[in-house]
Amino acid sequence: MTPLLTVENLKAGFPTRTGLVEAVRGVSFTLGRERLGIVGESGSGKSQTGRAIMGLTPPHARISADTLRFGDTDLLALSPRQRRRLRGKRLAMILQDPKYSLNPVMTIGRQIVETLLTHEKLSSRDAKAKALSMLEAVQIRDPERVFGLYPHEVSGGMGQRVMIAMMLVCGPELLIADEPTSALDVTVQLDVLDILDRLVRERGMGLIFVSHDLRLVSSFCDRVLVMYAGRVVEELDASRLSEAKHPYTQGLIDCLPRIEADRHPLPVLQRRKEWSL
Ligand SMILES: Nc1ncnc2c1ncn2[C@@H]1O[C@H](COP(=O)(O)OP(=O)(O)OP(=O)(O)O)[C@@H](O)[C@H]1O
Repeated sequence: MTPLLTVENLKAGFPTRTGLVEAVRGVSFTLGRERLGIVGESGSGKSQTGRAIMGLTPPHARISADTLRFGDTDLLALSPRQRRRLRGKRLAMILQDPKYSLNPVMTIGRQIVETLLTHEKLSSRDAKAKALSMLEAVQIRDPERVFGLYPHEVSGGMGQRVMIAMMLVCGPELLIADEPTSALDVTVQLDVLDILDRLVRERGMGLIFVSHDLRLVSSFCDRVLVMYAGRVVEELDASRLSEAKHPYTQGLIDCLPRIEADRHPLPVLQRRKEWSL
């Protein structure tokens, strides 16, 4: 079966006054309808890998790959416009701080309605009803009130749920979530992970979950890519971290107390409430 995403020898560089900064060097992996974690220290190239796949690098960035395919689509052969269209529908990315992704001068409800209307022909009343049900689906308890708020009026956790609601509108096949929970407190973090988990299980979405937190990634994801200095130094099944061979990965694991006994420190995967997206 064709993988959802095929990445071979992906490189991302940034020309600077002092020379080319090689942020991503020869990254290769495939992704099915599963959760793939990308872990590594700050500056290791995790975000730029995600951005290069999404086509969200700045115009001066030098992006190349032997293969960068989404299903059967060669992403590097698409025009910026085609890439944008794909992003609005079949590919999506959520970032650590939702405030950077939401329009600050438009209410949350209006933003969801506008996104809906670019995908579906709906009356404004039906669009509003659907937007409210999207907010409910991401466990926002008071959707009518949140509908009328501006992004700066909601908390980080609420903003992240709103971003996921907007993404549900598009129903992407692939989501790249870049540190989506690192600014959130633990209970809100669990809710967001729970929602992402359901998207993978119930909608068959592929998820790339970028984080510096190996403990979180190994609990939540099926497979883990470990990045160091722009390269993938190790690819592991999340349940087999103890088989890591690279000294950098081994060092990360040494920092995790009781990794084997504590395989699922987050109860998220057991908290499967019976609701559908
Ligand atoms: N526009 C840019 N110009 C020059 N260098 C850049 C640019 N954007 C990123 N880089 C460099 O690319 C490297 C990888 O950055 P990236 O953001 O992917 O790291 P990261 O692993 O996601 O780190 P963090 O966890 O801190 O977000 C870093 O050395 C960074 O300084």
